[in-house]
Amino acid sequence: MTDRLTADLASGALAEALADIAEDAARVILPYWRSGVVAEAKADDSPVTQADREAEALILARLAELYPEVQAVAEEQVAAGEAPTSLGEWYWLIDPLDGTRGFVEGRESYTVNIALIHRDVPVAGVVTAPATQMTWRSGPTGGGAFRRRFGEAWQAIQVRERPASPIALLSHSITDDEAARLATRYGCGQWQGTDSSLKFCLIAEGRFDAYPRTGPTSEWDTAAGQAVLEAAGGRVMGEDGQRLRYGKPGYGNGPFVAMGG
Ligand SMILES: Nc1ncnc2c1ncn2[C@@H]1O[C@H](COP(=O)(O)O)[C@@H](OP(=O)(O)O)[C@H]1O
Ligand SMILES: [Mg+2]
Repeated sequence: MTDRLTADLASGALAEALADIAEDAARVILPYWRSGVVAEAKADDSPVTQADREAEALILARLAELYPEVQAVAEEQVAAGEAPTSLGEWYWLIDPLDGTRGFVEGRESYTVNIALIHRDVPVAGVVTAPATQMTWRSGPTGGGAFRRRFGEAWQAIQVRERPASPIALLSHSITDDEAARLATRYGCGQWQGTDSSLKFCLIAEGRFDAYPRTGPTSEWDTAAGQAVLEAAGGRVMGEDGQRLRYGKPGYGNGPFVAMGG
């Protein structure tokens, strides 16, 4: 049943199809950005908008058309109590709009995220930034990672070798004191605050070196970014120093660090 899925995964055709879907979701989101879009508070007090919901509906419908045998776990569906009760070996993890807070405040760093999980590993992923019209994706198995501006050709990307003065990326959700402490712990003398899974992509394309996170995230916040970063030569490790794994209770991540070269 999954022959076509595994062939498309190995050739990179699957990640290319995910990129087209994520860019179409971006086209649904963009008219809401800087338009005075209204955010509602979810049960966990995080914001959600009509843009999140419409983008997620588009992604779920398109994935179901392409690979009907694969189940999907998506942020807003889970928030509405509609998560699948049991998962197969393969499933999608979807965050239709990561960095909703920044999106509502009119910042550029919000993303669309689609990942394919096999057992407990993200094996393919796509992250799209609608505001800057950029997409990052994993390649064929063992074949690197790529980036494109909407409508342009794919370019290969890779992490940079750790420079003499590494720079960390950190969530805006922590205090400056906490950020400085975290950056120092990972050997970074400088740091920059950035929303969303864009942090993984900026490390994957060799512009930054580390993204440590101690606060909670959900698995759909990290899966696509991890797939892109690992394909570009980077790593994402949990507190035990091992590769960050998926399918944990409540789809919750503990502390992790994403690293470049
Ligand atoms: N208490 C919490 N539990 C789970 N995830 C949380 C959380 N607080 C923040 N997050 C996640 O962190 C993401 C934002 O990350 P960052 O701070 O790096 O921009 C949010 O994504 P959404 O915007 O999709 O809700 C949210 O899912
Ligand atoms: Mg998110």
